[in-house]
Amino acid sequence: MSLGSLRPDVSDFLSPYLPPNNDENLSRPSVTLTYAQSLDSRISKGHGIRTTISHPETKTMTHYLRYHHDGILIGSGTALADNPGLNCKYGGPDAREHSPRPIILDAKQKWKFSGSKMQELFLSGEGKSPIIVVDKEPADKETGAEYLACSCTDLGSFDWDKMMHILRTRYRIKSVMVEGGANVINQLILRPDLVDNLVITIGPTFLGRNGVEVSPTTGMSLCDVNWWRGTNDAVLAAHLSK
Ligand SMILES: NC(=O)C1=CN([C@@H]2O[C@H](COP(=O)(O)OP(=O)(O)OC[C@H]3O[C@@H](n4cnc5c(N)ncnc54)[C@H](OP(=O)(O)O)[C@@H]3O)[C@@H](O)[C@H]2O)C=CC1
Ligand SMILES: Nc1nc(O)c(N)c(N[C@@H]2O[C@H](COP(=O)(O)O)[C@@H](O)[C@H]2O)n1
Repeated sequence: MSLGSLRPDVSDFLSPYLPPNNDENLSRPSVTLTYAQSLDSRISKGHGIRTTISHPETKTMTHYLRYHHDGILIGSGTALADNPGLNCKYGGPDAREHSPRPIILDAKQKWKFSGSKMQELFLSGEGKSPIIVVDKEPADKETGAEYLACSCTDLGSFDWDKMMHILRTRYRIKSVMVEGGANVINQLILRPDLVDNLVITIGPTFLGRNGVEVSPTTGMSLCDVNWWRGTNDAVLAAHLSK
């Protein structure tokens, strides 16, 4: 996919919701939760189906966000369904340098770096190598990938704070954007202590009951809400209420 140019008002709109430039917080990175959803709160047509929701101009906005983050986190469900690149295509000659480091939550090691789009981009110098978050360090490690062992047999009790702390201290990742999927979003949307910024694209489509739904187990209200209107999509930027 080649990107369109960034709409001129987007950088002003997003600036209050970007990670700080000189964040020396050592306990964890700044975290942005960002994804695209349909009007019926679905992020894909069904499990395992890569689905385009964003208009090209809001996809460019996503790459602008990637440009401003050190890491990009997804769950294994997304890695397996989408075979995503997760690199940055915004910024012309600076894009490569600004590609975030992929972080894949893959407790049971279902996803393979080998043969993936991420590996292709890494080998061509257009993307970074991934950090794979696993339950236990594997005996057979894939070349080019790094492993972060973080006990995650029970996702309900996963220690997000510990993982974020390791990303900040061991890998020097100061900012992480979380793109999904639903399992990961539904966990983090209930963590105002961990999520600093929320940027949600809403596309003018219904994906139906078979779609992968974002709906956390309890309610959560937002504050500092702002909206941007594009050609087709609306984008909500906000903070989770503490
Ligand atoms: N429209 C959009 O913006 C986006 C859409 N998507 C879509 O979302 C769908 C995938 O969503 P979904 O199926 O919910 O999958 P997820 O990407 O949320 O991945 C879920 C898996 O990630 C692992 N995982 C999640 N949380 C943790 C944790 N705390 N600790 C360790 N491992 C964890 C688990 O793997 P394990 O089972 O191995 O333990 C879990 O089964 C795809 O269809 C994709 O296209 C995804 C991103 C953005
Ligand atoms: N912003 C946005 N809009 C959509 O419509 C989407 N489906 C997604 N999906 C996310 O982007 C990843 C794909 O990234 P690459 O283009 O391959 O780099 C996908 O895995 C989701 O995380 N995002």
